[in-house]
Amino acid sequence: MESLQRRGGVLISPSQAPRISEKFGRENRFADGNVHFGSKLDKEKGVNIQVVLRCRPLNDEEVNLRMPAVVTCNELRREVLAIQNIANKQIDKTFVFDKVFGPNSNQVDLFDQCVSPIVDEVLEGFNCTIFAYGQTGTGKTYTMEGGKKTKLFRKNGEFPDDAGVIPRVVRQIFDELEAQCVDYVMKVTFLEIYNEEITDLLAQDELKSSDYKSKKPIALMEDGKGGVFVRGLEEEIVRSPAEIYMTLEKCSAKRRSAETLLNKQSSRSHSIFSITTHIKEFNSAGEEMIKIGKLNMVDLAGSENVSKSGSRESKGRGEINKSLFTLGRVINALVEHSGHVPYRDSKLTRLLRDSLGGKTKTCIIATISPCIHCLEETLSTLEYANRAKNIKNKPEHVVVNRSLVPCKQPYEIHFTTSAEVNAAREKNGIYRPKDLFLQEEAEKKAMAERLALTELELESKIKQLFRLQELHNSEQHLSAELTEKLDNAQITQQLYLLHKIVSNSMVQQENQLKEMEEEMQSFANAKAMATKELRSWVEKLNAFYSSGITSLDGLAGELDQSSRLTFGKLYSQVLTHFTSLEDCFKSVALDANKLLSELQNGLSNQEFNLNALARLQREGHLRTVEATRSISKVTTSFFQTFDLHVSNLSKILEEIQTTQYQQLGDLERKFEECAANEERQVLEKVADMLSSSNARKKKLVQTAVDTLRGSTADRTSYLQREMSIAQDLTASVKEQLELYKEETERHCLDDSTAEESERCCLEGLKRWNGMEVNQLLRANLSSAATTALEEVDDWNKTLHSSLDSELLFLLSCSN
Ligand SMILES: Nc1ncnc2c1ncn2[C@@H]1O[C@H](COP(=O)(O)OP(=O)(O)OP(=O)(O)O)[C@@H](O)[C@H]1O
Repeated sequence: MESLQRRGGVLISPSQAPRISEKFGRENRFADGNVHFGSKLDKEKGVNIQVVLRCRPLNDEEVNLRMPAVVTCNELRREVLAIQNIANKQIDKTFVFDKVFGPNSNQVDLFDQCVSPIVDEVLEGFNCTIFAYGQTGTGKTYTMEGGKKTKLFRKNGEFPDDAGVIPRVVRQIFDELEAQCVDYVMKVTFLEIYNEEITDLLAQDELKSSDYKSKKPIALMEDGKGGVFVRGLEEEIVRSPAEIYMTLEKCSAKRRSAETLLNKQSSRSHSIFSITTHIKEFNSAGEEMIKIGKLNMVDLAGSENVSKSGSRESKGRGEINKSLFTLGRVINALVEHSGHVPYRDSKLTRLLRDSLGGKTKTCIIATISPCIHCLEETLSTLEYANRAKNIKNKPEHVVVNRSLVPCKQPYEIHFTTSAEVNAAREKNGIYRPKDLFLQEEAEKKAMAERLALTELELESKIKQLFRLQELHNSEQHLSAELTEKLDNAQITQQLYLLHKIVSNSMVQQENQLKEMEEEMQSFANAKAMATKELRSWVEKLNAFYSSGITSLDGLAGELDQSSRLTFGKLYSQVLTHFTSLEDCFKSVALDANKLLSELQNGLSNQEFNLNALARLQREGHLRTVEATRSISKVTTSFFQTFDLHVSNLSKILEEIQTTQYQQLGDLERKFEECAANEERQVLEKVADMLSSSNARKKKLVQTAVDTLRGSTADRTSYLQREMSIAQDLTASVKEQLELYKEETERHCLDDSTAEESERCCLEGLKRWNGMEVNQLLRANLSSAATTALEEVDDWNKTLHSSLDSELLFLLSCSN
């Protein structure tokens, strides 16, 4: 049954976990293609340190001052060209590196191309180191940590574009581990070397100027395997990128306050940020293994602090760059293969010994400025980096770790029986449970610290012993002198007493000395015991490591053998393929030749045809040219004649126009004269006609008036007659009406009287009706009279109007 591993709620089987055996034979990450450090052969030959060059852009000040750039980067050819002017002669120097990043390169490109593959190596169990080397202000910190935006960055996941190597490494490690769903522990350390003193930037100590200055410097201790460790250096276990960012921020703040408090210059300090990963995985037998990888990210002090010659800088600047200086010497010694490499001469080179000529995979990022005023330092950096290219390391996939370390209480390891048996048989390491492994590590550290303390105490006791020994010697000397004097001068009893006292004191001191010696002995015993314990532990560790290494060697041998076999098979297959390919190529070549000759024949036919066609075309073309020429001649003469005719026509037109203008003037004058004559004659005739017409009209009017007058008189007399008749009629009607009225009144009176009498009889009843009738009658009479009068009036009016119209007509006729 496959054992399952639970992590963050996800169950995965061992088969899903990456296997170490699959990771061998990885290719080198850079384009030079000379590194395959997984193989045994490469392990023996070693691989070159990778050297990358980065040139920053000109800064604002340099641009404002119009300082010229004297460095050109060709990223494609991986070349850097520095232009130097010596005694008015331009001397160009070209350097080639594994990668070149020009002023326009960005952080992502650098990370993706150089750093990301290193992170993959770390996760596969390699130790790797990235150095940033260069003059102050050329972008070491910018490259390693990031620019201004990164400093303001708050752990919200997304990076600003100027984020440097460290935050991107952290994110990649976490992303990859999460994606692989493996159990892992990640630890970080952060230290600073300033003036050959180490400061633990992760330590929780209060930063007070007084304490800080009096603080014991952190010591470097040998680990017994040729390596060193920093005593008491704090390791922080981190579980998320956010935790690391917080840690980094804390460390930066601490560095800044130390700078202020102790008047430090950050450009003169080296910082080393290390990430160690412990990843649990399974081997082919399904057993748990631990892969340990480490990545050191080193931001070095400004390189200008070491003079170009490699000599120590002036005394005034102190020992501050001993580390940088020694780094240069170490590089030189490694490049020149000199017997002695002075790693031990500085803290930095002691700490990073493994990164230079050791088992670590190393990359140096050299930073330069393109500006002319930095040229000297730029050339120095380029030469330094160029030299470093030749250093070879022998990277090892160090931990295929199955710890068979015998552990005492309290670090118990619970082996499974089969695992123990297998481990003993295969000798390929043991499994240590993660928490026990970490506990063990802590214990180892504590023990080393105890040992270091004991060593220090022992040292002070030895010094004390020496002092006592000296005292003892001087007193013995004194006593001898006194004895001599006693013998020689027969001195008094007092002197004898004195001698006795001195002797007593000597005895006392001897006793003290003995006590001290005993104490020392016990210390020495304790040390011996501790040393013995450590030694046995180390021996066992060595045994297990060497067994691991032997098994690795075996594995490598097997791999070698299998690769040889595969190679043999491949070779024979390739040979077979090669022969068949050769035959195939021959037949293809024959076919091709045949085809070629056919093609050539076809082509020569085509050429002949084309030539004939070309000749015909040329002749036709000449004929067309001749025809065109004659047409052009005819056309030219036609246009010349046409021009002549046109000018003649223009002249004729002008003459016609002049003649016409003259004729028109004459015609106008004649017309005016004729019109004037005619006007005069017409006026005379009109006057005659008018006078005769007037006479005629007068005569006519006179006649008409006379006639009218006659008829009017007739009519007037007729009218007068008629009017008198009407007046007479009216008068008679009036008379009749008066009569009728009188008669009616009389009748009324009579009727009134009769009514009066009847009224008396009818008592007023009818009286009312009688009156009404009377009134009605009277109204009838008066309306009849009014109508008659109105008729008369109308008739009179009609008569008058007809008379008026007659008169008017007559008058108009007479006019
Ligand atoms: N490649 C780059 N692109 C843009 N700006 C850069 C680049 N490199 C450096 N700078 C800028 O140049 C300035 C100096 O850079 P930085 O502080 O990283 O130099 P340094 O080499 O670390 O100096 P020191 O040795 O004093 O620590 C900073 O303002 C930084 O933002």
